[in-house]
Amino acid sequence: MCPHLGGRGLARNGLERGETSEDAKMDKPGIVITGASGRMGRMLIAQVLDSDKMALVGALERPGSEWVGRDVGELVGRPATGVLVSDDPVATIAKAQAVIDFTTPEATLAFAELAAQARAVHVIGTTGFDADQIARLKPAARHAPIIRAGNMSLGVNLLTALARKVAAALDEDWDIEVVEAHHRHKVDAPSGTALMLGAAAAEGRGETLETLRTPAREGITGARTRGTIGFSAIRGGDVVGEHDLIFAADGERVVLRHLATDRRIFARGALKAALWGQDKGPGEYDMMDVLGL
Ligand SMILES: NC(=O)C1=CN([C@@H]2O[C@H](COP(=O)(O)OP(=O)(O)OC[C@H]3O[C@@H](n4cnc5c(N)ncnc54)[C@H](O)[C@@H]3O)[C@@H](O)[C@H]2O)C=CC1
Ligand SMILES: O=C(O)C1=N[C@H](C(=O)O)C[C@H](O)C1
Repeated sequence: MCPHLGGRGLARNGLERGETSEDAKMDKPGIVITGASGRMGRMLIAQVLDSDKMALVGALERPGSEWVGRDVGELVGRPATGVLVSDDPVATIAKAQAVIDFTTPEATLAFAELAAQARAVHVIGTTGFDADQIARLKPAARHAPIIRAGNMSLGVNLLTALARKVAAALDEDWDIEVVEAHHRHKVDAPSGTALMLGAAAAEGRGETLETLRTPAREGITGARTRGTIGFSAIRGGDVVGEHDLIFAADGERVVLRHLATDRRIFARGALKAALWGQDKGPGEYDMMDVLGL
């Protein structure tokens, strides 16, 4: 099936009086936001509403959410838009040219199937997937583009490119550790970003993270195994996201650091990915592809 047809049409923000969503699809790519009332969902809705390059055509929440049936404008402290939060992913995603999804791994797997059926670009910000769940995204990517990244910000993706280079330049006398901090509500660890940085460092050494990753430490762990990559996670307060990739040798340390202070950076990246994906064929992509890094 041709990826350039199907769901990839055009739409406009909100509906004009007497206009159907089909009429509105003439101008800009139509975006569906999942996890609409979440921390990221609200950021994304606000940015799509503010964009003149895309139109919000749907918003999804889990069944039972108090937000189902309410206007998305209310979610972001704005006037009514005509777009209501829905708990019907089948009908909502059928209208999309792109689905921007920051929810949970199981919800994302279900959305991936529907986005593939609609031939819509699926931008996945969700983290916390296990290897089996990542493998289960593959069938959907045969029908439409999936753009997935543990961190959608420009800064972290630049740092990831740098991590690969630094790891390639430093030998195993330099121990690699990733330390990350996030707000008290975060449910997965290590963070998606920590895993991105760890994977890039492993690649720089010509290995995979699966091979080099050391299990979380607790109790009498024994001394560090040379060449491994370790992860530590801090959870507390309202920390948006902080990551240190540490290269530690005898007598010196190199620390690559990213500090996020505003979730808008992630939403900005996700919108960019949704637009970038519009003329791409089926397959799995990441933010490094979007940013050309
Ligand atoms: N890749 C990136 O740049 C970033 C990724 N994230 C990731 O995004 C995810 C969400 O983060 P937050 O917004 O902070 O979490 P959150 O808990 O505030 O929001 C998640 C939302 O998804 C909704 N949801 C759950 N199941 C659903 C379903 N079946 N259908 C529709 N909605 C459903 C929840 O009700 C909730 O409103 C996490 O995995 C987080 O790690 C967060 C920030 C940046
Ligand atoms: O859950 C979050 O908040 C964040 N999650 C992503 C991750 O797991 O790395 C990105 C960012 O750090 C915020």
